[in-house]
Amino acid sequence: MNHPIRPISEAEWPAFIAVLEEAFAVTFHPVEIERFKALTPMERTLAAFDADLPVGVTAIFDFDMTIPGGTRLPVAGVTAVSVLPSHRRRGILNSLMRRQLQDIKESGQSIAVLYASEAGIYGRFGYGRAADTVFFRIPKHGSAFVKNAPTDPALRLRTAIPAQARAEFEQVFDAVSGTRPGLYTRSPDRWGSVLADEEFDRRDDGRLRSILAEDDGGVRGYALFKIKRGFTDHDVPEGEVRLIELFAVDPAAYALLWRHVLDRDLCSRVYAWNRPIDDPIQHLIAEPRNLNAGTLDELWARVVDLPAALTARAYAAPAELVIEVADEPCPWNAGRWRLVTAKGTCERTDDAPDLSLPVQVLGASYFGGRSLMSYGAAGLVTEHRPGALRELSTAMSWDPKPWAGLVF
Ligand SMILES: CC(=O)SCCNC(=O)CCNC(=O)[C@H](O)C(C)(C)COP(=O)(O)OP(=O)(O)OC[C@H]1O[C@@H](n2cnc3c(N)ncnc32)[C@H](O)[C@@H]1OP(=O)(O)O
Repeated sequence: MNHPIRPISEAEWPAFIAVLEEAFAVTFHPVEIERFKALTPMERTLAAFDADLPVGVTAIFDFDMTIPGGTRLPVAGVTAVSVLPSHRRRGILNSLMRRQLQDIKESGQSIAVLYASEAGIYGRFGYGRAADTVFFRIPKHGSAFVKNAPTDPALRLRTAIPAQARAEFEQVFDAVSGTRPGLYTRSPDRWGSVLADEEFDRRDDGRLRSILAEDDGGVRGYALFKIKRGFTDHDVPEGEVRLIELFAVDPAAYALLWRHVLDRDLCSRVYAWNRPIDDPIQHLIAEPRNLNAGTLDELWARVVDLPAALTARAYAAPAELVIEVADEPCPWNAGRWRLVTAKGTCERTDDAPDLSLPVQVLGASYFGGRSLMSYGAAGLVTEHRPGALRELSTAMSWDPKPWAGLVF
């Protein structure tokens, strides 16, 4: 059955939301729907129609996302992918994804990123697992820092109502967001959504709270968190600090903010559910097993315009080689490309390849967080010239590791 695809009109927004609510089995609060609308350019939506009814939808958030080297690249943040349960497994997602990749290419964005509801969905459309998120469950009793953890007597803490400290959060976030691939420029609407604290946002974790680290010169970091209150049968406090985000411009402010959330009165642990894989807290906790860490995939990335993407980022070491790329959904990327990082060029060639790889692997390693050598060991990259795999793997690696810190 044919399901024509086009962007929705504003009048079709309720029908668009209805597909999401059904597919995700959620009921949004009207304020949430308005917030989402403010973040979603109508012309960046797509819906597949059954007669007049949207039965499959998706949208794009436009992000300026930091890539290796610090450039903030305009990327397409794919979101709201939903197909009505009555219409699932008839190829509607497939049609939406292919059309969306065309649109992204035409809009001039060379990279698409997304946060997957299920990790098995997007590989077939050329996305690769590009970044990880780590969760920590740190008990207060096991959270002592190493003896040489940084301190600065000039620093002090200040409790603030989050909405009232927004300008200071923005100052810190703007200072750090260019330093880690995956972080992005936050629009005013995105800040509104991060700091959302209506009654229905509080659910059972209480209201949004914040603490700032500052000195006489101004703010140097902040933490946003909630506190899930709790007591044992014997009235021993066992509240949980649920850390939402913690950013600091220097190590001493970072350590002080962590110390604060770990020591919070009436709490027995911190649950930090969304942290970067190389989070420095791992080196500050003297008994690192108490981090109780676990990892999940975070950003998935898709190279949409290969030469534009590969020449936009910086490389950790020089590389000069011909890569042969397989890319069925985006045939304009398929074939052989000569990448010369020293010249910043990536051009089509008929020369023999040094490496053959699928586009998913390029997406996975684009932000510098995934080892090409490891894909080689898995048999998913083929090396034709000895040394070529290590050369490109080293060049594409990056520190710090990628992380967006955002579920979108
Ligand atoms: C970035 C984001 O927004 S993530 C959110 C994704 N959405 C959800 O999880 C909401 C609930 N799920 C849904 O709405 C739908 O089931 C979707 C969107 C995941 C799939 O839509 P459908 O129209 O059923 O998918 P479609 O029929 O086009 O399938 C295309 C391919 O994806 C595969 N596929 C579909 N859903 C899944 C899944 N959940 N896991 C793994 N593979 C899947 C199909 O088997 C098919 O594979 P093939 O190409 O090898 O034959």
